[in-house]
Amino acid sequence: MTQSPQGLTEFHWLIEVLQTVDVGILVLDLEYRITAWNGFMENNSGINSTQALDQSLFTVFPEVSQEWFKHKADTVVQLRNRAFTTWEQRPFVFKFRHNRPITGVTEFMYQNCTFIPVISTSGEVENLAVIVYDVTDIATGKIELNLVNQRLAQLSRTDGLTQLYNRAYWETLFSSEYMRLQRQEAEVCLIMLDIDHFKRVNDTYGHQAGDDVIRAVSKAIRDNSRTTDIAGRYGGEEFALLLLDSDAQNSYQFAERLRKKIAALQVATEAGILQVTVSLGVARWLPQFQHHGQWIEAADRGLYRSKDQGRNQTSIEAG
Ligand SMILES: Nc1nc2c(ncn2[C@@H]2O[C@H](COP(=O)(O)OP(=O)(O)OP(=O)(O)O)[C@@H](O)[C@H]2O)c(=O)[nH]1
Repeated sequence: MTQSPQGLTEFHWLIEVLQTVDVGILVLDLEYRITAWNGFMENNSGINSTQALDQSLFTVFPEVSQEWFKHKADTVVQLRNRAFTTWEQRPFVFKFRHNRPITGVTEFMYQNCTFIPVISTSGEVENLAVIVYDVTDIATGKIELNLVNQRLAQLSRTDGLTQLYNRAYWETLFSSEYMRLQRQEAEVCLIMLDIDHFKRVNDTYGHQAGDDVIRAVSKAIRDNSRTTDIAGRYGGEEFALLLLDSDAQNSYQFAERLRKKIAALQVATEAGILQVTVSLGVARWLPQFQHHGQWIEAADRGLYRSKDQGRNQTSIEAG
């Protein structure tokens, strides 16, 4: 370890250990001048210790926030207590490149740091030591795990064919919205939508073309709804859409607009361009519903009426 004149010159073996240990050791005086640092700091910064000694920390490491560092260091010196900083609070204090294969997560070494007041023989705090731990492996492992978990959570909520919410997740959102309405009434409408004569599409043009149609209808639902609307694939060719802050009349108009957009779609499939229609049922939330299933039944009744009356239409179910 390179050191100031008053340093630990007697302890060659100790110096050797400090010099080669796989953590960074940096000692500063109370003016933030570097009085000692070890091989880890030298190797990772690429700065020779003779160039760094007696220099201001902030000159040698301009990336270190002066305000933040001084606040941290002053507290340590005044309270004579250790302080810590973790990679989760601040990914790094010193901007060192890590030497791992490319992680895709970061170019830089994640660090945990400990700040230690160094008390002299006279009992005064005359120096501050900073110990730097390379925690890149732990940090990247945790970040990657979080990303995978987020992806898994998203996959478990999403229908693979349509990218809409799957039925299970849609029902979770639907029932929590229903519970919210028990506490706080609002104009919220449920639309159930089903592709007309879809079996024929499959039977005539094949399952693959059927899938293309389902995807196109889903995209139309996504493209035409608001971000606050909650759209899910409820069954094979049946969709559920919850419109927040929308009364029956507005919801009916929305449903009709969507119906016309879908009827106008030219769906490109292996079997050629296909056109389909949909039938819809609209039911607004009513305080007299006993449970959320009744709301779905109401929208379904509207949907069946649309089917019975010739399909390609929207029916409002009053209650
Ligand atoms: N291609 C494809 N077909 C599906 C999928 N899920 C369900 N189906 C088919 O969708 C069809 C639904 O048919 P039915 O419930 O009889 O209804 P329909 O033919 O649409 O008739 P109506 O609803 O009365 O207009 C069935 O043939 C299912 O096999 C899917 O993911 N892909």
